[in-house]
Amino acid sequence: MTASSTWQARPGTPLRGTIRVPGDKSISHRAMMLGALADGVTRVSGFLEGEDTLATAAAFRAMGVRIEDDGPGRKIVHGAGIDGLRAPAAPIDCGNAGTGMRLLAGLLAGQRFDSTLTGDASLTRRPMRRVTEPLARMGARIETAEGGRPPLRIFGGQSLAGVDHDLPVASAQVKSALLLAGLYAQGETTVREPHPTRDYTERMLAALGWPIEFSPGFARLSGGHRLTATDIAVPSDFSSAAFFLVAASLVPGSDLTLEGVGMNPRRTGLLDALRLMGAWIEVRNAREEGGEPVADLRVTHAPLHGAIIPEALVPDMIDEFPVLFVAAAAVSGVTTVSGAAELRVKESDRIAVMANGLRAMGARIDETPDGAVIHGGATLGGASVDAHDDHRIAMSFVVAGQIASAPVTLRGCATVATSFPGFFGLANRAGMGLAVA
Ligand SMILES: O=C(O)C1=C[C@@H](OP(=O)(O)O)[C@@H](O)[C@H](O)C1
Ligand SMILES: C=C(OP(=O)(O)O)C(=O)O
Repeated sequence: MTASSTWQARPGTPLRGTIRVPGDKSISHRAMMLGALADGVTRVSGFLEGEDTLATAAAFRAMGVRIEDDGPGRKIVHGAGIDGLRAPAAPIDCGNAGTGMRLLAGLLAGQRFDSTLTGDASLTRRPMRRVTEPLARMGARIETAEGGRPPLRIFGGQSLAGVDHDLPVASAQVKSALLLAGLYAQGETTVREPHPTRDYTERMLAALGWPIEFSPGFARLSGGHRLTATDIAVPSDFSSAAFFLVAASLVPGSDLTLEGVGMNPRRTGLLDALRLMGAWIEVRNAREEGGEPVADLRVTHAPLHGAIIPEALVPDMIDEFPVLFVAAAAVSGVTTVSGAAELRVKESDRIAVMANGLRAMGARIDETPDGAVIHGGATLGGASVDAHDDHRIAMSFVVAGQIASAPVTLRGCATVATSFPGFFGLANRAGMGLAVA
């Protein structure tokens, strides 16, 4: 039973056995979007049935796309073709999903009809100028609320022109929004990034037959082509696996295997960071599935220590910092995180919220504008912590509870279902101590 949004985490048993976490959120959003724009029928397997990606599916249903549910994680998307979307009758609610809203902003900027994108309280606080400004340079017309925040009112019928964009921040969401607008633009759209980010949009466009050139930190395409439906197998989400990798590393006696985890190098920075801290994680049975690298990860308890996290790893582990903070607070030595100011504009200010919660448990952390210095080694005690309706914060404190000397009471856990439905049950089955408070 997970209906209550207040949870209590406390030490369970060592984490053991073999588990599989749900499908990748980033790939699921894109599979729905590109499947909807393709000619033909796209069968998606491993689709994340989380609130974020189901909101994206609902958006396309509202624009006339037929999407069949074909069992858990299986969707049959009857593509409407690149120009086949219909005006939605009401504003599109992206829920909690920054990815959904930003990618849709690019895609909808190129339609003939007007649309409005809204979201929940957390999404409504997040910055959207990072997409609306470069889209305006392509000729898009988008109105925002005060301070560049959602809702976004997108005026259709504009003629877009390809532009060469140099992104000021490394963001796969911004890159993807511009590439999706580029599908509808005259001429070439080029995106250059200050540091390479996840390339799922590029890979999937190529897989569906859209001519595109891309390499780490660079992507270029031109408008005027068509997408051809193809089946898409979504691997397990590395970001969901991350909570188990850290928990099993920290809890003595653990020996856990995570099956079929997506290993795109733009996602696995936490593996490098944990290894720098002394973790024992074995990559087994490395293979390719649906055009993505996939592997089974075996993690055993290890004596971790602090480390300086290289800034070059930041985009490759951007969503894993909350749980990395937990590892850093629990082990000996100092861990330094820098170059991660983006964490302040996620579902919550993840630097401040993690620092406050871990301090309440007895950790010593100095916040910096773009990271933190975490002095490990303190005994973590029980505390009452607010997850600020941020799924990654909630799951990170569940991990912290596994090594705390008294229970951690966590408010605001309902949003865990945005990225990891079934976390509560799977965490319990793997050995974590987690109950409804
Ligand atoms: O493109 C994506 O699917 C995502 C990109 C990242 O955001 P930014 O592009 O804002 O870094 C990440 O934090 C988010 O969870 C998913
Ligand atoms: C930042 C995240 O997602 P989004 O930006 O899509 O809300 C996340 O899942 O941690």
